Order: sequence, then C-alpha cells, then structure tokens
Amino acid sequence: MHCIACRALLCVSLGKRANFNLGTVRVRSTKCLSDLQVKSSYKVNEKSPLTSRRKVCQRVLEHFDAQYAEELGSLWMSVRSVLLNPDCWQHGVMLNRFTDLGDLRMRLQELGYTSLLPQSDQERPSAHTLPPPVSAGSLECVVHERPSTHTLPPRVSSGSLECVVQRAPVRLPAPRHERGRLKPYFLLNAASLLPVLALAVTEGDRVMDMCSAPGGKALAILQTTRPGLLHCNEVDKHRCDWLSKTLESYVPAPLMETLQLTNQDGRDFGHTHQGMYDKVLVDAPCSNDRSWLFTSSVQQGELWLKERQKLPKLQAQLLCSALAAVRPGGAVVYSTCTLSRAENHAVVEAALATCPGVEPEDLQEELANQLSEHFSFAPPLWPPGLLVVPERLGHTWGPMYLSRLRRRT
Ligand SMILES: C[S@@+](CC[C@H](N)C(=O)[O-])C[C@H]1O[C@@H](n2cnc3c(N)ncnc32)[C@H](O)[C@@H]1O
Repeated sequence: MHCIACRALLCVSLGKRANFNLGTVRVRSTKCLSDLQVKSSYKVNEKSPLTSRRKVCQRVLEHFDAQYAEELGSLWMSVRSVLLNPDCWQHGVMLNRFTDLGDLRMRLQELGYTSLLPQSDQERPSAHTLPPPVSAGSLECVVHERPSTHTLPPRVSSGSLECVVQRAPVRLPAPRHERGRLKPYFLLNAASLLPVLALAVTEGDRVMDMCSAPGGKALAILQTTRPGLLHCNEVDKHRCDWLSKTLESYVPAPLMETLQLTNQDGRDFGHTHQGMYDKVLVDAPCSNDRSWLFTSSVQQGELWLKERQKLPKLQAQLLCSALAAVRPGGAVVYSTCTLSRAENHAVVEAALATCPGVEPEDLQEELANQLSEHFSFAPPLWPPGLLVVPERLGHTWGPMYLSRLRRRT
C-alpha cells in the first residue's frame, strides 16, 4: 500500500505529463515516494504556484483580519489558517461526460477519489450521448476520502453530475489540449458547483450565465442537463476569448448549437432581454479572497482594496438586471467567492429592497444539509444564503456565497 503522496504520483498515469506539487501532499514515506519517482518518467513540477513560496500581502491580510474577525467571529481564525496555507487546499475534478470516462473513473477510484455529489440510481450517461433530463444533473466531481477505499460512496440523491474529490490536497495535472479530442475533466474548487446545483436547470430551460468567463460554471451546467439555450456572457474581451476556448475544449459540436456567446455588460440585459430566461446565474465579479491574499505587490493590494469598495454597487446592478431578465416564476442565483458580507448578503438585501415581486429561497435543506459531509457553512443570516467557508483540513472548499431569488411576478 502506498502512502497518500505516492498514490498522488500514481495519478501521473492519467495525464501525459505530471505537474504535481508535492507541497500539497503530506508525505508519509519518502522511500515509497522515491520508489515511485524512479518507476515513473514523470517529473514533479517544482514551479507550481501552489506552494508556500507564495507571498502573502500583509496589507490585504490586515484588511481581511479587521473585517472578517468582525463578521465571522472566532470562525475567522480557522478560515484564515486555511486561506494562508495553499498547501492544504483541495482540488475537485469535474468529469466531462461528453468524453469516454470509463478508464478515467476507474483510475480515480483506485486513487481514492470519491463522488462529491449525491448520485441518483439512474445509470450515468454514456460517452457522446446527451444528458438525461435531471435537475441535479449529470455533473460529476470527485474527492479523496480514504486512501484505502476503492469504491464510490452510496448515492444519496438523484442526478448524474460527476465531481470527484479527495480529502487530501492532491492536485491532478490540468488536462492538456489534444487536437480533435475534448478534455476529459476540469479542475475546480468544488464549492463552485453549489451555485450550479442551486440553479437546478432542467431540460429545455433558457439559461443565462451573465458573468461567465472562464466558463467553469457554464461547463457544470452543461454536465447537468441539456438546456434549451445557454447564453454565456462576459464583459471583458480577453476573458470572453478564454471562455470561448474553454467551451470548445469541453463541449461537443452538436451541443455548441445550444450555446450563445456574447461580450456585453451584464447590467444591460435587464432592459434588452426582459423576462426572457427561466434561470439566470450571476457569478459576480468580487474580491477573490483566495487570490487577493497572495498578490505580488503592495501597490496591487492597495488597488484591489480600493476597487473592493466599488464592487457592491456593480454587484447589485448585475443582480437587478438578472432579476429583470428572468420570467415570472423563474430563478436567479447570485454567487461570489468572497466572505465579504458587503458583497454577499448586503447585495441580496439591496436587490430585494429595489426589485418588487422577488423572494429569497432557503437552500439549507436542499443543499447545505445534504452536502455537509464535504462543506462547512457559516451560521445562517438574513436574507437566506449559504456561505461555504474553508475552515479545516478536508473541508477547505470555498469561500463561496450563494443565494437563490425567485421572481414571483
Ligand atoms: C467570478 S468571475 C466568473 C467566473 C465564471 N462564472 C466561472 O465559473 O468560470 C466574474 C466575471 O464577471 C466578469 N464581469 C465583470 N463585470 C461584468 C459586467 N458588468 N458584465 C458581465 N460580466 C462582468 C469578469 O470579467 C469576470 O470574468
């Protein structure tokens, strides 16, 4: 039996070239590890950005300390220690059901990855077929529970979306582009699937992903079901190109016909596309707590902290635009990857105050209770929303805030 580090290195057989960061793995047996390195022709990437060599921006940290100690109380100290230690961060693997997954699934299971999401008893769709009409969908993402476990855990709810995870902070190499082949998996912070699950897209839905680049959540939506339309929008031209490349790398040509890609300001859609969608996702631009802590210069840190003050206004405008673009009865999911109350609850509160006929929905039963094995949530606040907090080893997902608003009239 190999130690966790060695099992991670075994993952090299999944990719053509490994770029594992050994810093992310607790090495129990160096002998075992070196045996494997000898057997494998793959090299460990020593330049991985996810090592403790990353520099913390003290200015940003001080700012976070002041704000989050007040907002999260004693929870902040545990969150802080996870955020400051990239070596302990977990990485989820969302499988691309549009590729042949047979071999990949088996290998991930051998490596101790287990399914993150409750799976239905339905058979998973085979490669190259379109997904069945299920709400939690066919998105899969894997995680590592116990190195000795070779079977996936029991399925606790319906859906075929696949994401596998490990408790250990092991990271697969990102799949490389291969001409004529779709990429088999997408690496992500597993908490970023929660807004997609909350959106609960069903077959035929007209969906807008208002702030879409680089496209992780758009891909996740397509793993769950086949929408009637998936309109992916991104205001920034370069990021829009990136989004387009992501979609081409994962989505088969026939399904691309369901996609619409635009490069516009999301704030305009409330006027130009009033009531046109069943579901809208606003994965808003926000203070990205994880990356902001590791900015390369003090000046950049200062700049971000200035920009941070402007974000709640932009976020509220985007959310109001989405609420106008959704039809009566339709739903909007608002999400961010920051802990900041000003960018989360306060934005939802502002939108509820300005947009008549809108109700927030409680996601506790539907999502938080079912996924508490993997995620830690901050104590609930009003308006209802879930805040995933990275707070201990094996629960390092997040930050991710999400709230679902239903347009009644
Ligand atoms: C958090 S990222 C989205 C991540 C994406 N949903 C994913 O899962 O890969 C927010 C995005 O919103 C874009 N954005 C910022 N302002 C916008 C606006 N006014 N309209 C539309 N998109 C905007 C940013 O350029 C950025 O790409």
